[in-house]
Amino acid sequence: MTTIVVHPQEKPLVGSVPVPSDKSIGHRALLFASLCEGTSNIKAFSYGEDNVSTANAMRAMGAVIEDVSPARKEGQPGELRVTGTGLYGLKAPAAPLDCGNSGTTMRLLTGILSAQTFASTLIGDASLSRRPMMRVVGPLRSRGAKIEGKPHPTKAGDILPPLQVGPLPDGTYLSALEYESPVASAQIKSALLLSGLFAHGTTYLKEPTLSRDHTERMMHALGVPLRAVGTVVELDPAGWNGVMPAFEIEIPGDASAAAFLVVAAQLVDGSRVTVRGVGTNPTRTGLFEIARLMGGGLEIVPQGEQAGEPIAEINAWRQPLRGMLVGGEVVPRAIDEIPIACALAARAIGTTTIRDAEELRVKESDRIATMATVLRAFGVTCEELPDGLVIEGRESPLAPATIDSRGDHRIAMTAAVLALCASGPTTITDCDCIATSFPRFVGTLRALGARVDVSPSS
Ligand SMILES: O=C(O)C1=C[C@@H](OP(=O)(O)O)[C@@H](O)[C@H](O)C1
Ligand SMILES: C=C(OP(=O)(O)O)C(=O)O
Repeated sequence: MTTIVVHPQEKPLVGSVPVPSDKSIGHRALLFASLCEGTSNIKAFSYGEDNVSTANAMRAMGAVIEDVSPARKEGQPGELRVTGTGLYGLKAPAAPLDCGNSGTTMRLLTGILSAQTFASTLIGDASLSRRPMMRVVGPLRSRGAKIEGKPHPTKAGDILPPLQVGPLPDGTYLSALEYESPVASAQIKSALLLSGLFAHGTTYLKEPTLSRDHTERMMHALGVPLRAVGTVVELDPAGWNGVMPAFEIEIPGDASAAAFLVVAAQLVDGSRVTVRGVGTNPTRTGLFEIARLMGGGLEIVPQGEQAGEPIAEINAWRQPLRGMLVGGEVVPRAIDEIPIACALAARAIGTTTIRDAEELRVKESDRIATMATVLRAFGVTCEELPDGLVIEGRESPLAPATIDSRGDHRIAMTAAVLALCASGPTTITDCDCIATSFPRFVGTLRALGARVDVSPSS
């Protein structure tokens, strides 16, 4: 297991760096390219492990996915050529599909697999095997899908992986679905929309506030008969020929990865960091808005569109931060960035209260409980709420800490950023997980001037 040691940052972080391509868009590019007719090209594929899990699953069902980049080096992005099976051409996988650590892979695949006339099994690592699946299984069952899982030990009625999906009897189809989701979740929305591609009848969905809309954008670009208005989306396949054409995509940079660098710049005096080519879809920019509202130095310079998504260069620098209330509709737009928002709060003047974030309890770790432990280890006073945290900002240097990431990439990277403000070296254990979303995280921090040691895996 890799351990990293982050040293106190005695000089400003300075530089202009790229980030890996967007993990959410990467999953969707792979899924859609695999279901398209013909050969698609996916440029700037990140090789983050979560995306690799999706690629392996689609390969196991007949998609041909090859890296065609000239002489790609380990850890570098690649260019993929994907020959799809067409919507109705997937074949039964010979073995369980391993989704690794990736909730998005498992939930989106469940949507696709629930409409197939072959049976499949979805498995995941220890963390994914603790994550609730009824949120997608319930509405999919109500449209006729057959899905079984392991009973949840504490949440009656919920189920955990492994999931046994299908088969749908030959000649039968998923039916129409009208579903109002109790949570703003792009995984639920996307799983149901993907199942809707195969259904006989309309898929009508509503969510409480808008979650990331990459699936809708990509479906729209591929000619899927979909209408999205605010928090309502409707897919009516009547009269559609079910053909999605092959496409070319260059995946924009991941705003969720950029968030760690933007916050690092906010925490270290004199810093000036530029992150290039970042996707700035408004359903993903919650953290940048929070940083700005806290007083942070931040500038988003639009650079047009890539793959139907806005992209920008982000400049970030340190300015005094003040505590604030974070809650409501911004939370789903910053859902994976709440841990790093806690790092901003830890260095802001006054109290920051985070509410409406109960979803964090069912991510790769219970991110509310884990962040409370991390903040306390750095000497930051905080209180855990059922749906968030109350954090007292601390101006004096943080206490050097020893942190167990609990196998959660967002926690490991948040701890590394907080460690820049500590009075001595901080040790973070169980850091292999960083590769699920940001394989070159340590190299990128070093490029900005941070001192980070990596001890080899044992
Ligand atoms: O659809 C997606 O790509 C994702 C949706 C979010 O999950 P929820 O839909 O569970 O909020 C997010 O936390 C995850 O990292 C990626
Ligand atoms: C929650 C995350 O991903 P997933 O749900 O796909 O595991 C994340 O990347 O922070």
